[in-house]
Amino acid sequence: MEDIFRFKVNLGGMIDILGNHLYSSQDVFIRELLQNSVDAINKRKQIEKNWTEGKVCISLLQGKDTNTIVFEDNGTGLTEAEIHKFLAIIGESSKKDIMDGIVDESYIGRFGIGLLSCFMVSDEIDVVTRSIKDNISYHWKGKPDGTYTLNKLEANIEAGTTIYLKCKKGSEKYFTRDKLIGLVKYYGLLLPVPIYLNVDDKDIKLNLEIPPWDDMTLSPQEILEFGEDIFLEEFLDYIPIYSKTGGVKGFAYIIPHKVVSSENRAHRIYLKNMLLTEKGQDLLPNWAFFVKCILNANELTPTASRESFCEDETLEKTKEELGKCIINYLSRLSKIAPKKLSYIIDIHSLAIKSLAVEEDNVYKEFIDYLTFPTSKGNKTGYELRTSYEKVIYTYSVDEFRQMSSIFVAQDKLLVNAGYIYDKELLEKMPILFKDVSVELITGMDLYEIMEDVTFEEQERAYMLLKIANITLNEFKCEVDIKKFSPQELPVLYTIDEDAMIYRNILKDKEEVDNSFVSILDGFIEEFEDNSYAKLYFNINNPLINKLISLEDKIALSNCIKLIYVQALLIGHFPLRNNEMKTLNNGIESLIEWGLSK
Ligand SMILES: Nc1ncnc2c1ncn2[C@@H]1O[C@H](COP(=O)(O)OP(=O)(O)OP(=O)(O)O)[C@@H](O)[C@H]1O
Repeated sequence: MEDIFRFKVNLGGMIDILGNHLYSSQDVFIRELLQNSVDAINKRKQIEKNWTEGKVCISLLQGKDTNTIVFEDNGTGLTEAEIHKFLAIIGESSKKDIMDGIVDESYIGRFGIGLLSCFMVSDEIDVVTRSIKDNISYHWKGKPDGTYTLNKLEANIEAGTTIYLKCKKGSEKYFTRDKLIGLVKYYGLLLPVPIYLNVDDKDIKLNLEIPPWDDMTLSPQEILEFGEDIFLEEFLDYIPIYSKTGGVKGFAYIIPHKVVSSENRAHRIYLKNMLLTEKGQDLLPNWAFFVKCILNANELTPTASRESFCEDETLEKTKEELGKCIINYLSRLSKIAPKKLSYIIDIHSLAIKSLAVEEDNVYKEFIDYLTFPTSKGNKTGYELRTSYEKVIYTYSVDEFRQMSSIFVAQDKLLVNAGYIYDKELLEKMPILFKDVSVELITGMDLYEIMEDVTFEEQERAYMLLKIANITLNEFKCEVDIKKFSPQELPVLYTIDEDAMIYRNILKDKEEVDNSFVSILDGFIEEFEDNSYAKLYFNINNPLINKLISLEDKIALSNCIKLIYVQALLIGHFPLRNNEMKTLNNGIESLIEWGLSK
């Protein structure tokens, strides 16, 4: 017959796994103690139907050599048999049936390992307990080497459990009053049982007991302030959140500044009113990056570390329902407070655009409020879909810059869909709205619309070109003269990739602090020689013909500078300092000229 042996557990190894690999911080021993006390009190409530006296009292005993945390509850307590079974067998829990793995959902604990976390901060766990089922009190002492002692106590104590943790060397920081207050509030703020800390013989209550979403006495302002206290920042508004799946309730607070969509979310998530994580990312859809949530889930399954949820179908469905709460709130705002909605959308347009690309209903709700850059300034989706027969767009910012002057001259609208999500949003427009058509303009070669001038015309424009080349050299811009349509367009500004990089470096150099200037100088040298933009004069244009005939060279140079800056503005190029100065000087001289008339 084969010999049968039993597995043995090395408790030291288990504690190392818990402390260094499973839990992200030793802080969690407080969470585990709170959770056990609340579970024991809940269990007592289930047994003694009219009993409502449940409470947790914590105190810190300051000894000569070391401090001790005392954690007391008046829950069910443990009988001798339960002590041997639940305290001494790792993985055994009174909250689940180990044979069939069925977990009693009314409790927070389930794995039967939480108490071990106390060994991270203490070399022994002392438990004094008396069960509501009998009158005998016990003192259990567990050690990290896997041994324990159990003694019957003579004294007759109240039903419940008191745990004593003596500070282990290196864990002193947990055994101070402030740290204790901080941790109990952090994990237990919403627990439905009063939690007191005894300070100088007075009990101070550390938690709220009723979560704010269940507290009907709170005003909207108080709800907003609750979020602001938790996250230490101001918010624009809050959205009540509820999902049947997962049993989730809470608030989503609207962040009052732009956030990067890839930024990690930091939602504060509670499970059965016990803090699970303040870095929660898995309970809300990715697009909800413009809100910070504080939520409690009663029916989701935690991982063993109790720091996130198990990825399962319920979690997915919950996520969907929570996303819908946010959408519903925004669409209600569009009806009752459209100005407020525009303001929120303006700040978070990127988030909303990414959402609208994905979801048709979001698109329909919000497209009218989203804005798009165009050759005629920013236009809302509503203006685009209702005021133009055909919405013409480019999908690169550079092409838009090159082409917008042609559209401006013809008084036509060109949408710059070169920024993230705009192209997809425009392309979706005719799919979701009848009577709207959109047209993409790509690779339009500007040189194709230009014709060479005759030799005589070249001769006639000689002085204009000469003065323009000298004048615009400081802006790294060369000039030429061509014929092109529309004739209303006096000049066309074109810039190739190298010249654009060069221009951006010069612009950046004006904006960064000194330490980076030398780095940028290195790049400038690389591009300096060949990075000229080009300004084409249109000989068909009446203004250019007047300039050709202008004999006053100073006036001519000033006009050229202004035309150059205007071409940049029409192309939506950010102006460099010297260009801005040129614009200002030009406007001033025009005003002076006008006044002197
Ligand atoms: N304060 C307490 N009052 C009564 N019973 C307790 C108390 N603390 C612990 N126990 C008993 O000890 C068992 C083991 O506790 P432990 O914290 O290790 O695991 P758990 O709470 O069952 O699950 P989890 O690992 O998810 O926390 C509990 O199931 C419970 O039966």
